[in-house]
Amino acid sequence: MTDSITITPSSAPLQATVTPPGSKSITNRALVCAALARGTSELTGALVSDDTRVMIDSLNRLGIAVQESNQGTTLTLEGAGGNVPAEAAELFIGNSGTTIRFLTALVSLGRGTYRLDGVPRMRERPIGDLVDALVQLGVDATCESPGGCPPVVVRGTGLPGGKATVRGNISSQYLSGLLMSMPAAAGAVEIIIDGQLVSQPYVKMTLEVMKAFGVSIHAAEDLGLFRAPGGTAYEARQYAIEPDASAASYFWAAAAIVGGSATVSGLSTSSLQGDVAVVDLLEQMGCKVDRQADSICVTGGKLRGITADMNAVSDMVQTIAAVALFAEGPTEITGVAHNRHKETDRISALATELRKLGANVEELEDGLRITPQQLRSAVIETYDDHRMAMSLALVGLRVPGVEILDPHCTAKTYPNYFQDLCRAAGTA
Ligand SMILES: O=C(O)C1=C[C@@H](OP(=O)(O)O)[C@@H](O)[C@H](O)C1
Ligand SMILES: C=C(OP(=O)(O)O)C(=O)O
Repeated sequence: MTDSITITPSSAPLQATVTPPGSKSITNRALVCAALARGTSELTGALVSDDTRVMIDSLNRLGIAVQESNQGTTLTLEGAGGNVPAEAAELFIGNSGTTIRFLTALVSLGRGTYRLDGVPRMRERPIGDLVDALVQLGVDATCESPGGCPPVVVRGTGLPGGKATVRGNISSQYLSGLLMSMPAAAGAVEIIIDGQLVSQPYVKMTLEVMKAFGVSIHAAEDLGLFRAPGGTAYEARQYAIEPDASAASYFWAAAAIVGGSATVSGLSTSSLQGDVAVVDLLEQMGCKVDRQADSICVTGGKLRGITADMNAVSDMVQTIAAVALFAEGPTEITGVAHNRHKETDRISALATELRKLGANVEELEDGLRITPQQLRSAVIETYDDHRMAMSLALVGLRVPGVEILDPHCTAKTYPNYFQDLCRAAGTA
């Protein structure tokens, strides 16, 4: 692919039916649970992307071989029953938050020295709260970059167990990592959340995927406390992965922006993925939403600005921001200070790029206030952030001349995004 792509505006209302690739979050959880299981699991509908590649390569290096078939969408692996076969490993995890957080916890079950590192941006994404929690559970773990950032080194002698307090205001992935590995600890583990817990639907997803692999742990209803007895292995199984709801959001938003409708198959309101709630926000903005048992269709309507606390669905901020440019009245998004620690500082990056497109944007500490104005073409920086590229490309479906730089950054979760978007928009 070239270093930039100029989006062709859509000349007619959308009439798209799309099945996005498999969920990143479910693929990487299912891989971890299968890796810790006794027996052979087969995962179908898996995502093939940078974030799942680094998870698969790392599991291979840890001595848990993952076989790939059906162009990588079927993954077969024999779990190690809660052990880590390799006694030493250097893991390169790119810029995958799920992979580094889940595997830092997983390697603490091993007996050996494991080092986890990634791209320069990953060395700026904090993981100290997770490392602190592991230390409280008796693990020798350290961060090598200032501010509690990777590389992480774990010198494992098995995860002893005990009580740990973990902060949840930067990322829920620390807790998800602990939850998936703690059943295999030598002794009982109790985790207490200190303060606010962001991105809560992802923690519920973790508990559901664990349950699907045969492990139910005690979780307080307010997600403030978790307990597992230790010494438990997951059960291997066949497991079907849902399409990615965050990826689906771009097609629903395209219908909101261009008009017409986008149906996403394979998702429903009972999805494990909290991001399906983006359709509720689109509905508040004036779209019509048809929720079926195996699909959700969004039809565009006259758009109005909204006020939304998006703490639980923070990956959807860029999607809603793109739609907000076409609405009547301002849109205020709050509750997403944690978006400053993702692939880039997503609050500051969005403010910069939305202003280039003509919007009036006030940057808040924990969000943005977007006041739409006359839109204009712009060359959009993507900050090596797939969601900057995928969301702001949607603006180009209405505004001629929107050029997206470094479009291949979508490979993090959606390598064929631009082909699928052009097809859906009828501009292929
Ligand atoms: O657990 C997960 O699968 C994820 C949790 C969220 O991160 P935070 O918990 O850091 O907000 C989300 O942004 C990320 O894309 C995937
Ligand atoms: C924040 C994201 O990813 P991660 O934290 O898993 O790197 C994302 O996919 O938007």
